[in-house]
Amino acid sequence: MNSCLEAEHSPIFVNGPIIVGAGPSGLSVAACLSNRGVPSVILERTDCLASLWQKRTYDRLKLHLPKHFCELPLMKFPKNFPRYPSKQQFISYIESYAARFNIEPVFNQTVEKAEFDVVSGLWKVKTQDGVYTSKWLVVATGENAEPVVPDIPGLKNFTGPVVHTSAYKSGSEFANQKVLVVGCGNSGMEVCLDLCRYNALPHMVVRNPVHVLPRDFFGLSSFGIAMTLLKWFPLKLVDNLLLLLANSYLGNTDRLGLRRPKTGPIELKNVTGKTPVLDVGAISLIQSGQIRVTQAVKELTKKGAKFVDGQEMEFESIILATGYKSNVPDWLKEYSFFTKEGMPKTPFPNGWKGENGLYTVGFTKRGLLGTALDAVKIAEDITDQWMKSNGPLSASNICSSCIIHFHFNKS
Ligand SMILES: Cc1cc2nc3c(=O)[nH]c(=O)nc-3n(C[C@H](O)[C@H](O)[C@H](O)COP(=O)(O)OP(=O)(O)OC[C@H]3O[C@@H](n4cnc5c(N)ncnc54)[C@H](O)[C@@H]3O)c2cc1C
Ligand SMILES: NC(=O)C1=CN([C@@H]2O[C@H](COP(=O)(O)OP(=O)(O)OC[C@H]3O[C@@H](n4cnc5c(N)ncnc54)[C@H](OP(=O)(O)O)[C@@H]3O)[C@@H](O)[C@H]2O)C=CC1
Ligand SMILES: O=C(O)C(=O)Cc1c[nH]c2ccccc12
Repeated sequence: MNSCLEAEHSPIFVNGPIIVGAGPSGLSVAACLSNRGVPSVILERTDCLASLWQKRTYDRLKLHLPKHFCELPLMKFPKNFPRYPSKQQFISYIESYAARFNIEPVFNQTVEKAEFDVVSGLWKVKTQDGVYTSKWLVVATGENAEPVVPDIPGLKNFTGPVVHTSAYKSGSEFANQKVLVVGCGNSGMEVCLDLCRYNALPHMVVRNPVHVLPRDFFGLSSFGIAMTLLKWFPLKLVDNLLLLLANSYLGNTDRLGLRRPKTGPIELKNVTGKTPVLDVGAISLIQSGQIRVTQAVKELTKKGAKFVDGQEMEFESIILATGYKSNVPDWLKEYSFFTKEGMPKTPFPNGWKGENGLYTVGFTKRGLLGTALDAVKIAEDITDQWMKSNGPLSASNICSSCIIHFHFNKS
């Protein structure tokens, strides 16, 4: 049944959870619910699945954790996929995943406001087309919902192109240019690597300490080594071992202008969400001088930048590899469960369940691995409640339990 939703003035009651976001997290929850016979509705602001991956990442991107750490619940990657699937392979997996579980999000529905109505005991979720209501609200809008565009002094003066990595596709657009790359996270490093492939001369701004690990050590993934060791050893010991291996493999990155934070790489990721760089070649290009490292920017000028160490250089373009942020505070009107930065106040592994039927998925600071863990817990919790009020319905007559015709993820 694919009846189209018609914009109605009266609220649209959903007899199942409303999931905001059709990224891997929202799809995982819908799939786990569908697998238990519980319908749901996904509201997605764009016109596609996994829009971060489809619309806001660069061409050469790959998963940088081995694929078995990035699988969504109930469906493995195809066996013929490489250890690190490409962006295109990941997207095809996502599309197969949605098809497998009959997930049909309602696209082009930006959730502008969601709040809990204590009188009715329902969540009221407003989009540009109407108001949806449900007993359950699943926040799946992601840790990386919006680009971070820092207010660098003089940014408006610069006369060349300024592009955030969410809009960067390939170095082909910057061939042979001298480019300032602001940010030395995984995006900054990978964009510099990409720019070198097009004979550009990237200068990467490094303003604070950063951890860099080789993505692989002698054929083994750093992340895989860490996860294996963590089964038997404490986090600080594992981090110290990772750093020993990294320094033996990459050399002392301090000498390259990349000081390391005092907290270990995995601990820093788990606590702050700051991901260590998993190097796939940028370090050797820094060592060879093809990628230059600069101090923090003091201000931008019409033709370039002044740095805190007094240096001044001209650039043809600027790439802002300055990260992303959550947008939950922009639309979710609840003030006890989320921080003002839009992350759950309750740390992992307990940040998936709030009050009054509120759930979050994909805010664990653990990437797709965390997404999968959250989705299973959320689906189990909602299913228990849903069955109590709907009874064990078979898939064939489930639609009779829905009060309105709409796209829903059939079980
Ligand atoms: C460049 C990059 C590479 C990454 N690589 C990896 C990796 O290799 N491994 C890994 O584990 N993680 C990686 N991540 C982390 C990434 O967050 C996860 O891979 C994954 O995308 C998280 O899925 P999600 O559904 O939680 O969030 P997203 O993928 O961000 O999806 C959120 C969805 O919600 C929608 N949305 C947002 N706001 C609204 C709204 N108000 N109304 C309606 N819809 C809305 C968005 O359009 C989007 O489709 C990477 C992140 C980035 C930015
Ligand atoms: N699968 C893959 O291969 C990839 C995965 N990713 C993932 O995507 C997510 C986002 O990564 P990324 O886009 O790199 O963002 P990050 O948040 O990891 O890094 C942002 C970088 O920008 C810097 N920055 C921010 N503002 C300024 C400023 N005003 N001046 C100078 N530097 C500034 C930060 O420095 P500071 O530390 O000082 O704040 C930091 O180095 C991460 O989880 C990452 O793991 C990204 C790329 C590739
Ligand atoms: O790349 C991301 O955004 C991720 O969240 C993947 C990830 C989760 N935990 C990590 C620890 C070290 C490096 C990457 C990750």
